[in-house]
Formats: sequence, structure tokens, C-alpha cells
Amino acid sequence: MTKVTTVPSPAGRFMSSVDGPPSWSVVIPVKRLHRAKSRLAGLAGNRRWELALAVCLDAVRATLACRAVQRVVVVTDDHHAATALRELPRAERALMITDDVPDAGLNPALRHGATIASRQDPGLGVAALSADLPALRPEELARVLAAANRAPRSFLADAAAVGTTLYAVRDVDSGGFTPAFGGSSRARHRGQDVVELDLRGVDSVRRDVDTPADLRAAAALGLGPVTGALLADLAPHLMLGPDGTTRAR
Ligand SMILES: Nc1nc2c(ncn2[C@@H]2O[C@H](COP(=O)(O)OP(=O)(O)OP(=O)(O)O)[C@@H](O)[C@H]2O)c(=O)[nH]1
Ligand SMILES: C=C(OP(=O)(O)O)C(=O)O
Repeated sequence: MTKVTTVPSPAGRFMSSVDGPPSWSVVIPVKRLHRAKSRLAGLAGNRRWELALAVCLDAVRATLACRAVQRVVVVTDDHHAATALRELPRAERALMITDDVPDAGLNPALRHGATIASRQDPGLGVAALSADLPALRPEELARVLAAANRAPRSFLADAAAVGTTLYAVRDVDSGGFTPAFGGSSRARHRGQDVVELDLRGVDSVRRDVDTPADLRAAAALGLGPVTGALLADLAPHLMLGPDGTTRAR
């Protein structure tokens, strides 16, 4: 199994360039809000859709703020989410929203998003990124994409080292955009000979949230503003560190 390791330079920066021009389109799938985040039903009750919305707003906001990203393509059939996403900073210039075609689940939605992205910006790499990343930091995403520049196809495992949060293909026109998200997708991506990005210090890109324990871990990293405000209302105990202080960013 080949891995790409990004080595810190003496100055503490990473050797792959993160300061070059934006070179990626990022496709973000957003499931219909009322059907999403079922594993958080116990925590959020009938406000589950608000939590799903907050998480995707923070993930897309951070992606739009990432200097390695030229375009964000959100694949969704949720009109409420689409309206809120269009209000984000930089959305007018950099965000496209496309319908969930063929409405057959996550991976077909991502392939559709990649087709739209490469038609809109030929020549850019295309990365699929989970929307479940409420602590996402733009500079960490830039580091991951800089590492992805060094392999034809690559992926980043999630915090549990079982799933995947990012799947990247440098040259979509030459084919091979075949994401296999869902469940134990890390093993599936490795089995397809997709290079696993072996990076330190990118916890916010790995930290997807499916359960209350995941949300607590994301809060420890520092939640984005929308999820932070909602969680402070819904479940303030998840926002407290061991010393009892709040950990919102
Ligand atoms: N557009 C689109 N996005 C999807 C679909 N299924 C999942 N996603 C997105 O894929 C990512 C991972 O989703 P999952 O963890 O599988 O599903 P979830 O609804 O967030 O959570 P659970 O209900 O707990 O499984 C999130 O960004 C979802 O919004 C789909 O059918 N269409
Ligand atoms: C979709 C995935 O994960 P989850 O369903 O846990 O969000 C994945 O890791 O491929």
C-alpha cells in the first residue's frame, strides 16, 4: 500500500506547497436534512434537521475559506440547505449547488458532482469531502489538498480510522473518480489502490460526526460558529472540557 507522507520542514511548515494558486474543486454531498444524522436523533430530537444544517454550513464555510479551493460544488435536493448555503461568505463567487442526481445515494451523488465540477472548471483536481465536519479548519484542508496534489488518486481516513472523509482525484478527465464512501470505506479505498494520505495535524478534516461522542470530540477541537451556537443550546454538556470551561471556537 503506497502512502503519501507530508514531512514538516524545519520552519514547521509542510513541504508540499500550500501557498500556490487554488487547484481544487471540492464536491460536498448534503443529504435531505430531515433524513440526515439519524444517529443524533436521541440528542437533538425534532431539531435534528437543524443540527444537520449547522454541521454542513460550518463545513462548507470552512471549505469556501480554504486557499487551495477554487470551487465548491454541493450536491443536494434540500432547498432549505441550499438557501442557507448561498448566504455564506464567498458563496456568490465560488459555490455551485446541483440537484442530487440520480438520487441513488451518496456515491452516485458524488460522481454527479464531479462531472459538474470538471465541466465547470476543467483541469482542476476534484475532491469529495464529507459535509459532516463541523470543526473543519481551512488551513488543515489546504494541507490535505497539497498532499493530494502528489498522487493521482488519494483519500484521508476519518478519525476512527474506519471510514473516509476526503477522496481526491487529480485528473478527473482521465477517469477513475470512483468514490466508495459508506461504512468501512477506508479498507475499500485501500483495496482500490487509492493512496492513503498519512498526515499529522489535520484532525479537523478527519473529525466527522455521527454520534454524540463524535460531537464531543469535535467540540474539543473547536466547533464552527453555527454548530457551536446550536450545541450550546441543545447539549451544553458536550461543549465542556474536563475543567468545566466551554470549548467553542
Ligand atoms: N447528496 C447526498 N448526500 C448524501 C447522501 N447520503 C449521505 N450523504 C452525505 O454524505 C455524508 C455522510 O453521510 P452519512 O453519515 O452516511 O449519513 P448521515 O445522514 O449524515 O448520518 P446517519 O443518518 O447517521 O447515517 C454527509 O455529508 C451526508 O449529508 C445522499 O443520498 N445524497
Ligand atoms: C460515509 C462514511 O461514513 P459515515 O457513514 O460514518 O459518515 C464513510 O466513512 O465512508
